[in-house]
Amino acid sequence: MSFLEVKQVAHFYFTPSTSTKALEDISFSIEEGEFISLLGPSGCGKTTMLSILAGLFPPTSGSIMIDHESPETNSNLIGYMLQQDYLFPWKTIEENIFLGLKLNGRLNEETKKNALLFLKQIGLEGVEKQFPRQLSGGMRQRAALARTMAVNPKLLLLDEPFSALDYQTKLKLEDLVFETLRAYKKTAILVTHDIGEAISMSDRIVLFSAKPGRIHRIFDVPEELRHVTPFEVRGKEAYNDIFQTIWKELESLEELN
Ligand SMILES: Nc1ncnc2c1ncn2[C@@H]1O[C@H](COP(=O)(O)OP(=O)(O)OP(=O)(O)O)[C@@H](O)[C@H]1O
Repeated sequence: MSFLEVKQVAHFYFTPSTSTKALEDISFSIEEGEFISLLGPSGCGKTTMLSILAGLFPPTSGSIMIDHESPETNSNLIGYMLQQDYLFPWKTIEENIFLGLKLNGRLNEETKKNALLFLKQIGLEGVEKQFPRQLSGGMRQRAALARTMAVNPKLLLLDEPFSALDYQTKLKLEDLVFETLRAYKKTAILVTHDIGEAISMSDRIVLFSAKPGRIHRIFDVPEELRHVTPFEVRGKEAYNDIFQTIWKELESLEELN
């Protein structure tokens, strides 16, 4: 059995007068340590899929197992990075980073020391006592990464975490997240609209089509692109080839949408 298994998932949203089929017949699996991206036209169900994986609600039908458990009972093993950093403005960076550990009842001298060490490793030494408003957007997202990593999650769900950043900061942060998750052998699922980001960070890319959201195709990112940083990967010929292929397929799916 794989680390994460999604089997024949379908999901409907119901209102008193309508029903929307958001997902249909979704099956895929992820091995421990793999990085997967979900890509597709607007409305193809990426957010719905991520919410189900996060255990926010169960799918209408089908099953999901994460490390042999269902997401609803496994939620403290899941970490998040979202488009907004959701740092509490009235708490210092250090207090924000310790918060998840505190809520999990795991805040102690050792976990604090590790969290502060990680903060140092990602270039945020010296900001521990500052408040989020005193940091740039990129620094805040790095702090959000530190908060996520502090609880040592088994699975990371990344919902467009770089989309609000300027281009240069985005590439630097992609590099940092990529290196961090690889070093700590974390399993991750990234939802993105950015083909380049998906190629440069992932082992595989799941391309969805819309109405209802289905898996259109799963791309293996070529081996030669997997062991270089997201910044370096953009200079490779194989990057351009797979970018063009996915671009064309996504364009045709958007036309159908
Ligand atoms: N709470 C809801 N109630 C009713 N329909 C919903 C709800 N949430 C999403 N949908 C519908 O389900 C489908 C999938 O939506 P979802 O937000 O998961 O797609 P997405 O791929 O994340 O979209 P985007 O890329 O635009 O953020 C869409 O048709 C959407 O309108």
